[in-house]
Amino acid sequence: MKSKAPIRVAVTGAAGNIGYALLFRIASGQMFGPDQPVALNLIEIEPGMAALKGVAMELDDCAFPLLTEIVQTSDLAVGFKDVDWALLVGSVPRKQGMERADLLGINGKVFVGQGKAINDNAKPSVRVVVVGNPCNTNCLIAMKSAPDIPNNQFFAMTRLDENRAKTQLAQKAGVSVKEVSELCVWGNHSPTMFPDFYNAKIGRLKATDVITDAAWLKDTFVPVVGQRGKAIIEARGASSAASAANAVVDTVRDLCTPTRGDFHSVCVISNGEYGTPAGLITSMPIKVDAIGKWRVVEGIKLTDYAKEKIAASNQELLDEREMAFGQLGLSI
Ligand SMILES: NC(=O)c1ccc[n+]([C@@H]2O[C@H](COP(=O)([O-])OP(=O)(O)OC[C@H]3O[C@@H](n4cnc5c(N)ncnc54)[C@H](O)[C@@H]3O)[C@@H](O)[C@H]2O)c1
Ligand SMILES: O=C(O)C[C@H](O)C(=O)O
Repeated sequence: MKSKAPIRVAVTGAAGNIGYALLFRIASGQMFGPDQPVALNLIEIEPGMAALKGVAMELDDCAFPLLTEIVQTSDLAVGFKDVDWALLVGSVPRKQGMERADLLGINGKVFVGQGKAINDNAKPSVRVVVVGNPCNTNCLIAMKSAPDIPNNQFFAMTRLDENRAKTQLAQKAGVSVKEVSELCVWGNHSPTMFPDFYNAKIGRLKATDVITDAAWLKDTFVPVVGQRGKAIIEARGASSAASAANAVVDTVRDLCTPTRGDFHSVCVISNGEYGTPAGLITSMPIKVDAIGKWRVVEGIKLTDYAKEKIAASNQELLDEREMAFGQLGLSI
């Protein structure tokens, strides 16, 4: 049987912590499936190139049958040449005492250059997933800097937040995490995100019928999910890496696969769905149809409390956009 053409994937920050947890999973077939060859374009800044060489040597030493080529570069035009996917991980992570928004000024300009390089070099069908924080606004900056690539090909990551939220509910209810479904994390990947426990299910029941402690849901669950990244930084002394890489694999795999059953949280371009401000990259529930086209799930009933929380998170995104676009001289 003729083997498939490789999917070419660019990963920025490839020698970083998330990169190290991610690349081996892509090359082993966990992202695109066990019969899909992949080529990896590994992008680093100059000071990261020596470490990147070591990572590439380790990829070689795994003898992955699906890995057809490794490109190592700090040149964005080379790195994004003809890629099908651009996973934008590389950027400075926050340290103890910082909020993700503190990274706006540091990381924002990086995404202008990367957006332009994607626009000029990637396949027109390229799909871009932004992980580097603040990921929603960085994604918006990259999208604005890539005017030839359709807006609906840009995504930022809240799957880690969804996975975290599902585990918190499962542990509270004393059930397996696979019992928890339909849990959308809305808004910004920041402490203002809203994990919508009202619409979540545990088995066939509403989560709120299984976990009847409303105070725990509002006052413990919501902040624990929103502050989980900070808690990991405090515990590990470094930001989440393996769980973040796992969420990248989940995000891309589920964007490539027609959805059967549960929807998932992805930050996408808003067209005003559920009252979200059009033009922002904000997290919503996504399903993928049989021909691979994603859409926002319709018909979810939001409580007044949920609407208030989601509006606050989206207001934070509007503020981030104003600040970042002002600094970078971008127009809305
Ligand atoms: N969205 C999420 O859920 C989520 C989760 C975890 C981490 N993050 C974010 O992911 C980013 C990376 O985290 P990490 O732990 O891998 O950090 P890290 O510091 O370990 O690695 C970052 C790597 O990126 C490289 N880099 C920096 N600027 C670059 C550029 N302009 N082009 C290419 N490479 C560049 C660095 O040399 C480094 O190797 C951080 O911004 C972090 O906050 C997001
Ligand atoms: O919180 C961070 O700064 C890292 C990441 O966004 C996370 O959620 O773990």
